Amino acid sequence: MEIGLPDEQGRQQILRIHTSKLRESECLGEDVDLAEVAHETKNYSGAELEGVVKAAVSHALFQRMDLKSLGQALTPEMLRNIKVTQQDFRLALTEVRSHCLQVSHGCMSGVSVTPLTRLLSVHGPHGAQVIPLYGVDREQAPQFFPYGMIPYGPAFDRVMRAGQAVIRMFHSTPNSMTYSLLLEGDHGAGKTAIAAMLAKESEFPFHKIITPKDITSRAAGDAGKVQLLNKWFDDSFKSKMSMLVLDDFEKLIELSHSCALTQSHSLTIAQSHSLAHCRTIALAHNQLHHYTPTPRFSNPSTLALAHNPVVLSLTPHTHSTGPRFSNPILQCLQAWMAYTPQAGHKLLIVSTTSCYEKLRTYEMADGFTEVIHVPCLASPADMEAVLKVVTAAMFFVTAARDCLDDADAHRAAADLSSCGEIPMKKLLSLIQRAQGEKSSTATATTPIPSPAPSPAGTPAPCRLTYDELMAQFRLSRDSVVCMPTPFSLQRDAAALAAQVGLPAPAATSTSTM
Ligand SMILES: Nc1ncnc2c1ncn2[C@@H]1O[C@H](COP(=O)(O)OP(=O)(O)OP(=O)(O)O)[C@@H](O)[C@H]1O
Repeated sequence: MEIGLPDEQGRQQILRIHTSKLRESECLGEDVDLAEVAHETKNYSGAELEGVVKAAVSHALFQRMDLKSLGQALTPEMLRNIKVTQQDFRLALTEVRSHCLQVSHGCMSGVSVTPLTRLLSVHGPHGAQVIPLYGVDREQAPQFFPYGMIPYGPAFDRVMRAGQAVIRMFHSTPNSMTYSLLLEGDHGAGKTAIAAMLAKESEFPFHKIITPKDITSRAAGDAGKVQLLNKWFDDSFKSKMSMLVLDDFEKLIELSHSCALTQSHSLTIAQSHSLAHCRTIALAHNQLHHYTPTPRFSNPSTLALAHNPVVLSLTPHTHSTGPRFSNPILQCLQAWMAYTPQAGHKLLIVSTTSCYEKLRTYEMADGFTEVIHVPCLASPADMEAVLKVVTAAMFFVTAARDCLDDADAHRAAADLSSCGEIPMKKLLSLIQRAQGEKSSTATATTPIPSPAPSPAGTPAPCRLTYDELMAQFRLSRDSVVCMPTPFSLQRDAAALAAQVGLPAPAATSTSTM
């Protein structure tokens, strides 16, 4: 029979038991609030709570003990001078992870000269944070939004509200359930950041963000990966309310779509058309940016079109071999999405994808309860909000000189939005690049001005300007090569050009923004 993790009241009782000796020997500070500690230790097991008490004691010893007495047995007099306070408990729960020891899971060292040295050997010189095996790693979610979350506008609010409504439902319903949300949108739109934000906000006793790298770095082969996923799902059900974020669903299931070119394509062109035709077409296009299937080549109207370089844009002649994916992993995830947990247990699965259409086509998205679209930044107001906040937050050390001023942010947002939607990631990288460029130029020419904020009202000496940001935008736009199937198009264009006696074509630059 499996004994579940203690609830808040149970944790308080366990803490009371483990602190009873301290209380009896008057070593427990009056400010110690075990109810608060119990509230902060969601999903801690009994052994882990014992570890928290020990870690708090070790903090108190370090803070208040004369280090000369290290190695000696603790006398009642020494103990009387040491009181474990609420601050020691807080430190035990929040200290940096690098000093973490999972006290309850076999890390107890055998060194035990005296009670004091044993404590020190267990908790290290700075004490230790006790991370519950089935609890929340509070540092994980914020890693996915390093500049903080920018609620840039109504589009963002709509997505967050939809997610928050599900979380509220979880808090209010007593029914057990598994609910799966799919956040879909373009690459870099901010899906993972939103999923991580929802996990952080949820206040669920257990949440975990699983990325494809987490799996590939820990398991090999379908069987190993399925086993790992099953373990994480099992862990999540140790808690009454849990959330698992499955980032990049299509990568988790290893989805790829392979297209094979028809083998004799370029030969067919050469054989069925005169060299003059090929040359005309090649010249008209300058670069053979798009692939031309044989049947349309032999059509006179296609040839006429060929003289207009703008119009001719034909589908690559490919032979699709269909989707490839890991069926065992997909089956595993779909089975968990359909799983009804034992009474009182609830699991929220939030997944992200930038390949929703493919998942839908192959009926891989059917298992999700709800799909929410995460849009790219589209309106000038949204972009302006991001430009203003990010330039300030990203470079907080030198905020005054690195921000775009309001007028520049407004102008840049208007111009960027007129070129179409931009994924959040792209806009952030533009700002970063512009800033990087500015810093390197400043370092090369003049010393960087003092980061001290300029007096209110006067323009900062070295602000990021509209021109600098837009220069990066143009650079990124012009250097992006849009090649739907890069290798095949490039190779075949080169092959055709060689056959018609032209130099190999250069790749075409096309805006993707
Ligand atoms: N609202 C936001 N506020 C601040 N930063 C954000 C916001 N949304 C996204 N970001 C940042 O933008 C970058 C890209 O976001 P994220 O990785 O979540 O995109 P994604 O849609 O999951 O991308 P992909 O499809 O490539 O996995 C990250 O650095 C993230 O921190």
